Amino acid sequence: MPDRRVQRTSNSSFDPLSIPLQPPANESEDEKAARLEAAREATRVSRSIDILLLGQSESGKSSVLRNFRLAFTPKYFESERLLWTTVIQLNLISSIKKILTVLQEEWDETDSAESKHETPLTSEHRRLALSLSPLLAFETSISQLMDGTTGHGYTVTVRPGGGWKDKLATFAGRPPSATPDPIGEYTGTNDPSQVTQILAACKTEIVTLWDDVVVRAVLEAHGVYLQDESGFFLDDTARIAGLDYGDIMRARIRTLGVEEHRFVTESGFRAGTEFYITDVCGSSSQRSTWVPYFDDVQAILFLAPLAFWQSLDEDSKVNRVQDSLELWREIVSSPLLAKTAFILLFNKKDVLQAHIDAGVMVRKYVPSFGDRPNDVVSVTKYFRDKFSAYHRKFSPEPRPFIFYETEAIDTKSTATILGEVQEQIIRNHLKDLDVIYNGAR
Ligand SMILES: Nc1nc2c(ncn2[C@@H]2O[C@H](COP(=O)(O)OP(=O)(O)OP(=O)(O)O)[C@@H](O)[C@H]2O)c(=O)[nH]1
Ligand SMILES: [Mg+2]
Repeated sequence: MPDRRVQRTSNSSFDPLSIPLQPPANESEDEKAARLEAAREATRVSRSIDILLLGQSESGKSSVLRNFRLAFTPKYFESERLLWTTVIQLNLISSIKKILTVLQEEWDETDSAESKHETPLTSEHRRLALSLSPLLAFETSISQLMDGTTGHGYTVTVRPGGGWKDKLATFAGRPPSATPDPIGEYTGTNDPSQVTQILAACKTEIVTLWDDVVVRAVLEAHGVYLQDESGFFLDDTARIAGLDYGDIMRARIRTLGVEEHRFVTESGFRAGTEFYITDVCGSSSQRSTWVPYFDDVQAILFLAPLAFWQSLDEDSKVNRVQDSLELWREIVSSPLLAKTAFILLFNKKDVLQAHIDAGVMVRKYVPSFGDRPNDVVSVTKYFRDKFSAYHRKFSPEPRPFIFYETEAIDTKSTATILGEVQEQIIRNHLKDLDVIYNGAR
């Protein structure tokens, strides 16, 4: 079977039902009846779609899901807007927390009796840091509310099951000391929350701190590059109260455990289609929890950003692309998934482009890349060939290799992928029934 190295545009008018069901020449009456029955069955199958999102942590799984929801259940998405505003505010506060922590480390180094370290920080920086410290209390209390802990490092984390949304919604408008109602309802009012108020009150200090060249130099000296991290909103402080959907796509909330989502498309792509989408936590330590979800899943969307310059958060010795490739090998070779359609997404193509444009050299991180041209096309081809080779070699049965370069934060980029998922599900289904006529590619 030939590789399908397609890169379709999001406005494709492709109809997945049309391809495999073209009548063959000289079709008999029986064959025609079987074909029409298969078409009805395929339509039914394609109306209920079961997708599993896989990939390492931060690959963009939850973002793809968020994007689907914006595109296909816009009313639901709108009802959650306030909630996402709070997540973004938390992301912003987490970045501030990180800066304050680095500044404190710098002062600790300087203040220790035997230290010869001289800091460029001044008493004005101390005053600024002090004035922002009340924000940290909010971060701690919201994190506690959402996952019952005091946070995981600097990343907002949620417990499995999606209950965090109710909790966070309950929090909006209440002081952090109030006892949270675990099954509180989302009121959806426009009342500015406590967090919004305190952020508005601290706006000038936040902007001053982040724009300060000395602070930036200290962060750099400590190896902290906040701009490159997920959930970076420090450049947006001034308009944090007026967020749009693009901002919501950039919000970062780490998934903990497995979340199952069911929704019926409200509009757009085949309204009325029922989706079951399972979103998992991508951290290495959590991957064994994926296996029970392999049963009966129709399609896997596997996300693999080509972040060749980065290592895993959980293990700084492991290159991110290498990790994705190994994970891909394990997943495609699973006998439990022999009949499942696979779609590989080289997500975060904007981030890859930005790094290549900035002159980051692939061969420095991946020596086998050698002297190939250091441009996006060559880099993508190089890694695509590797994923494709593993796919060919380790799949228990031959199946098409389908891959897309995606940008999950682009609010318009999902319809094509769902179209592809639907097509593959129908193909697999018809293959089982042995009635594909002219559709083989
Ligand atoms: N620039 C850019 N950012 C992206 C893209 N896709 C996702 N992100 C951001 O990357 C961060 C991580 O994305 P998530 O969707 O939370 O990643 P995940 O795979 O669900 O991660 P875990 O839940 O930890 O397994 C978020 O801040 C997203 O907004 C993309 O295509 N481009
Ligand atoms: Mg996630």
